[in-house]
Amino acid sequence: MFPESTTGPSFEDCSATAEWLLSQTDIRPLVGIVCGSGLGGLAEMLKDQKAFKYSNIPNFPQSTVHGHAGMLVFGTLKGKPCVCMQGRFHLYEGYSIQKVTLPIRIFKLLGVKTVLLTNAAGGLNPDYKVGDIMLIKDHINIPGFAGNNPLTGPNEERFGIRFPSMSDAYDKELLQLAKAVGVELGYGDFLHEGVYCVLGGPSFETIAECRMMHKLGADAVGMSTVHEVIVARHCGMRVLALSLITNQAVMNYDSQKKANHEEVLETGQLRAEQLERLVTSMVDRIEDHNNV
Ligand SMILES: O=P(O)(O)O[C@@H]1C[C@H](O)[C@@H](CO)O1
Ligand SMILES: Nc1nc2[nH]cnc2c(=O)[nH]1
Repeated sequence: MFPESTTGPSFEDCSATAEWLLSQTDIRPLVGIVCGSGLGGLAEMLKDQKAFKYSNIPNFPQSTVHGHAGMLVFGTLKGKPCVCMQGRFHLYEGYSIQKVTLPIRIFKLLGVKTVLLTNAAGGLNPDYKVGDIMLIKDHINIPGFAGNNPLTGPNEERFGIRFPSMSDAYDKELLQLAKAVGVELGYGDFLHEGVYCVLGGPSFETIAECRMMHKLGADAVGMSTVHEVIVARHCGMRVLALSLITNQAVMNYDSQKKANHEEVLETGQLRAEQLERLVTSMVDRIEDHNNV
């Protein structure tokens, strides 16, 4: 038997939530978007909006973090039906990892084929500057090393297999397309492809931890996204994820700098428009098919 804390919301709970949402709107989303800290403006880009407060959606958790509005917005982007989470859930808010990733399973049941995830992250790669965008090509799942994986517990075969691969987590075609679109938009000078490392938060990392993650091959560090990617891949949706480098991780004992959430939100505002353009152009150009 699995303990209650590792079972998470049931397939029936997820279906009930999806059915409730589908009964409230005619939009049948093919693309699901998750907005990172301070990046919720993306949701404003959707046309013909139908928006739901998280508190009004059955079985949905609540957003508790500044910069995460707590609205699920349906609408169209460049004519394509989309659903957008204006605010995500994090482990440090006290939710189980299964609850944190519940909306991704709802996306699947709504008919979403492709998930676009954004986050705010600290730059570990010394070549990265504040305001750069990193297309995520791979991840390091530190909570996962210690057994905190969203697929822990009985496997729900209706979503996916017991042991999904993660070597193909980040869709290569979408990555190529995002690079091409980024260059077309003139973002070449501040666009990278790199490895994202997730930690539990909410404390920012120590200097020794930043040095360790960089040595392990990580280019940026954050507190989200990876759990969502694992769940999205488990149920066969394609994934593109990108980090806005909102601050440089402190790597040097002589530095007076300290990571802080205000800087994260400020950088989000500075780059919001460019990020919105990149995501909108991607939505316009992606083809809708599964990639299991
Ligand atoms: O939701 P994301 O990953 O964008 O949020 C990051 C991680 C923390 O929640 C917060 C720290 O400032 O930003
Ligand atoms: N863990 C972590 N998350 C972030 N989110 C935005 N910046 C950072 C950072 O420096 N560290």
